[in-house]
Amino acid sequence: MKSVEQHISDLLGLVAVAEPIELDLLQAHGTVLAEPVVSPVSLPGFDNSSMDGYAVHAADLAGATADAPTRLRVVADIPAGDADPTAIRPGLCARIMTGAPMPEGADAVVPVEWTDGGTVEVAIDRPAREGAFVRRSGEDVREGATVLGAGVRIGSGEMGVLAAVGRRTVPVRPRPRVVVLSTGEELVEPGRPLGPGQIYESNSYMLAAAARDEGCEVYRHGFVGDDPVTVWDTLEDLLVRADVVVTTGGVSMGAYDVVKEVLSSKGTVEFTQVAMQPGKPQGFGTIGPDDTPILTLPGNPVSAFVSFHLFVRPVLRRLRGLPTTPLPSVRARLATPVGSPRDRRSYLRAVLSDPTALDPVPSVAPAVRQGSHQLSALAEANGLLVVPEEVTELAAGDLVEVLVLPEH
Ligand SMILES: Nc1nc2c(c(=O)[nH]1)N[C@H]1C(S)=C(S)[C@@H](COP(=O)(O)OP(=O)(O)OC[C@H]3O[C@@H](n4cnc5c(N)ncnc54)[C@H](O)[C@@H]3O)O[C@H]1N2
Ligand code: MOO
Ligand SMILES: [Mg+2]
Repeated sequence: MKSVEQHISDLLGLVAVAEPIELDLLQAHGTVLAEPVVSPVSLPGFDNSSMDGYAVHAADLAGATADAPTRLRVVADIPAGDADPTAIRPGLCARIMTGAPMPEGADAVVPVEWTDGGTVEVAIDRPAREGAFVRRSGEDVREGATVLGAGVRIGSGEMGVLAAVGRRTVPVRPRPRVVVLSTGEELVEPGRPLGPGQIYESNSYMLAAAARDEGCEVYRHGFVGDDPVTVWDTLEDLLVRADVVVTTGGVSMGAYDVVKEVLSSKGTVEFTQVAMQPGKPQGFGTIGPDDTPILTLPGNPVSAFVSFHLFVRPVLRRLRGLPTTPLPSVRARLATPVGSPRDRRSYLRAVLSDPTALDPVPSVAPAVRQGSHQLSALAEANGLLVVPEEVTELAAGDLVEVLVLPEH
């Protein structure tokens, strides 16, 4: 059997980082910058007030006290957005608002709380330090400075920075278009009546959500039955929408394991067994005229879920221009004993007490139901407890490795 690491490395060989496109700022949310962004402006763009108050000459207030406030004539009113504020000569001041440009001459701002709030003349009850409450041009970002590097994912913080430096569009890696297709004669669309021997189709919904969480555009085709011609025709039709195809089901040893049957005969998809539990039967390769990458995941829902986080995620991240590092892992103390098959690495669904707490060591509780068909533990699991290949038993209190699942 193949190792998990070898399989990931084989999969990454199928894909390269996508060519950049220019996207409108808001559309670029969750995508990755293809080039560094250089600011064409300084931030702040001009000296401005950080308080609602009075723009003054600090030297005028040297003797100001609560008992003997200094009185200054107010000669201007400067709101934010004022294009040409009146210059202020010594002995005079201007009312000024937060974000308004500092008038020429003034070198400090006194917050309104330290004054009587006068609009013709103002009494100020304490001295001001030169530069007090003045936000200096360029103190945050200098014109020409690189504000974000290539490879940065655009989240809300980055979005704010990009807009603040005036970007309307940005060069990013396009969201990978992922086509999700389930196979199985027994499957029924949720919402329809179930017949004998039938089950609701859940894998394509789960994988569509997971791929969306990974910043992809998803086309969920739903499912097809176990008919080879239908499976191939459907896949061919879907290729036009796909940068990656993900299928589930039909890859094991069964007489009707149709994905394996159909794709093996094309010779471009390899079926293999990975030394893990769940997720042992896997297939990968390319199909169609453009050699579109395809990952064929096992049909058991838990196997498909684990396969997504271990195998599909790095492929999507490579396309997106992100590092393909595995899920982050933490050491945790095992709450209850677990068993695991020899020679296969187990990934048990588990609840980690606090994935960010390093000290004290977080505790990890493996779900009670660990069967590949037992979906119920997936919803609350925030970690995958790793039991190494050579280990068959772990006791409560043992220190174990847990992969931290992204919010899902
Ligand atoms: N003789 C052997 N049998 C099996 C082996 C093996 O090594 N020898 N491996 C087992 C393992 S491990 C897995 S995992 C599964 C993989 O099965 P397939 O990928 O072929 O998937 P199916 O046979 O189509 O379905 C398996 C199981 O999952 C349910 N399923 C499938 N698709 C969906 C879906 N979209 N939504 C919900 N549930 C789904 C399906 O009803 C089956 O119960 O093979 C084992 N067998
Ligand atoms: O290896 Mo299968 O993927 O047990 O469930
Ligand atoms: Mg099967």
